Amino acid sequence: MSDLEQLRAEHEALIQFLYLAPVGLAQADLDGAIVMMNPIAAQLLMPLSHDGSLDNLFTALEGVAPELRHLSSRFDKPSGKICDGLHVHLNAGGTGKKIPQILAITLLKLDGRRMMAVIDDVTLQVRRERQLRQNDAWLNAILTGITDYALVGLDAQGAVTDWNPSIGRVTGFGAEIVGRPYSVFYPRDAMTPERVLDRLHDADKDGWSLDEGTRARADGSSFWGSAMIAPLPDRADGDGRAGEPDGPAYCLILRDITDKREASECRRREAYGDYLTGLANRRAFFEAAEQELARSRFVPRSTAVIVVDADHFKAINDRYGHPGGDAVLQHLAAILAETFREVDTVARIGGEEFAVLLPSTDLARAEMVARRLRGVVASQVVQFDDAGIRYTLSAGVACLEPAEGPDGGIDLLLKRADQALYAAKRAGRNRVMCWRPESTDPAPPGEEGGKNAA
Ligand SMILES: Nc1nc2c(ncn2[C@@H]2O[C@H](COP(=O)(O)OP(=O)(O)OP(=O)(O)O)[C@@H](O)[C@H]2O)c(=O)[nH]1
Repeated sequence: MSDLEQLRAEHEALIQFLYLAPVGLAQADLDGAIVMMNPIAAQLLMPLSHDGSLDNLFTALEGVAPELRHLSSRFDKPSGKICDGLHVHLNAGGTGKKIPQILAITLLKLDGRRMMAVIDDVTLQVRRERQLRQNDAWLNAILTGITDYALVGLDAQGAVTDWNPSIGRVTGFGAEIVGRPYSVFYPRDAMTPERVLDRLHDADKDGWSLDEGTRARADGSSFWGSAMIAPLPDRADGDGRAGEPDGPAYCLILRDITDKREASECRRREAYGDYLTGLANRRAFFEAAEQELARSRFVPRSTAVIVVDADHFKAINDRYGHPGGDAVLQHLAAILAETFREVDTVARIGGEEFAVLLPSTDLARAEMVARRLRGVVASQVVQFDDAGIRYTLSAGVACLEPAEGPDGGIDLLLKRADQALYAAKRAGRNRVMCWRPESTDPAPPGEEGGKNAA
């Protein structure tokens, strides 16, 4: 075989490998322009394309993984892994699947001109891993030296049934907490009455329910704790005679694990944090939404979403440079974090797009908070270098009412909020608009200032 034939055969084999590989492979130049890709890559990336074309990897993934372009431009080695198995959450509806699809993306810089993207659908694998992680947490809760724990009895509604010294030792609360819901051990705004019941349902369904986070003591101070709830085998039936409190139906084990906080926060930040703003990332948002809507099957309630988008953000980038734009995003993120409750999930879900999930919240309340947020942002100035940057935001608000059931899922909710946001942009920006079922167009803007109101 001549050298040329040899080369052709090798090239043929390479093309075949590319086409038959069980994962998506896309070769691109360093600006993301796609040179070639195999059918799986096309199939996985096509739902992300806005106009049916797939020319650029970064553009295709901008809405769901804005950090890719950033990671790639910052990668200064001649070759190597730019990112390894980065999880990207897609909306469920776009793909026709019932659960949000998750892609794992590995970007390899091949040389000074080319890179290769390896794209895999890891939706089911991630679900299984999540289940395993929960099992691990449960085992840890049992096996690690339990020295400082409070043992709390709860009735069928989650109210504390009695007091014992372990409760006093860990939380400082006295017998006055008997009859109060166990959310008394959580910071204000970290629980809703519906969520109190959710945990009990989870415990019934899975045999236990465990969460980790900030807990409150009687004196107002806080600690990092885990709270495991398990149903009791000989549980009370919840219909105690008048005047007599029910006996415990669940057992809550509250542990002070302050010394483990750093490790567990760090793990969480890595997987669920947005690298630029420190808020939750897209993945965290979709997981929280999926969980909230699944739970609202048991305890029906309204769930609201607010989608927030900085106005004329491209112009801010153009005028102050990308770092100036980043400073604005960080400023907006800080205001968002201050505005919402601990029980809400505040996330950056795209480049300059943020979303907030508000459990147990109706449209009127979500609208009120969004309007407050708009006002705060419009009144502030971001200091960047020697400049003061003013900016505004537009917001779209939508709600799933209990009567609708959770079936439309987070996709429907986000779609409604996006439509309202789009209408707010069209109406001149710097305003809040709500999606309402009676009209295809969201409601008029109310008292908001127009485009130029500060
Ligand atoms: N600084 C910075 N810019 C980003 C980031 N992610 C996306 N962008 C930029 O955000 C801009 C979004 O602009 P557009 O979607 O055109 O919207 P806009 O200019 O805000 O206009 P309206 O939304 O219609 O008010 C683009 O220029 C993106 O490059 C980021 O992480 N940092």
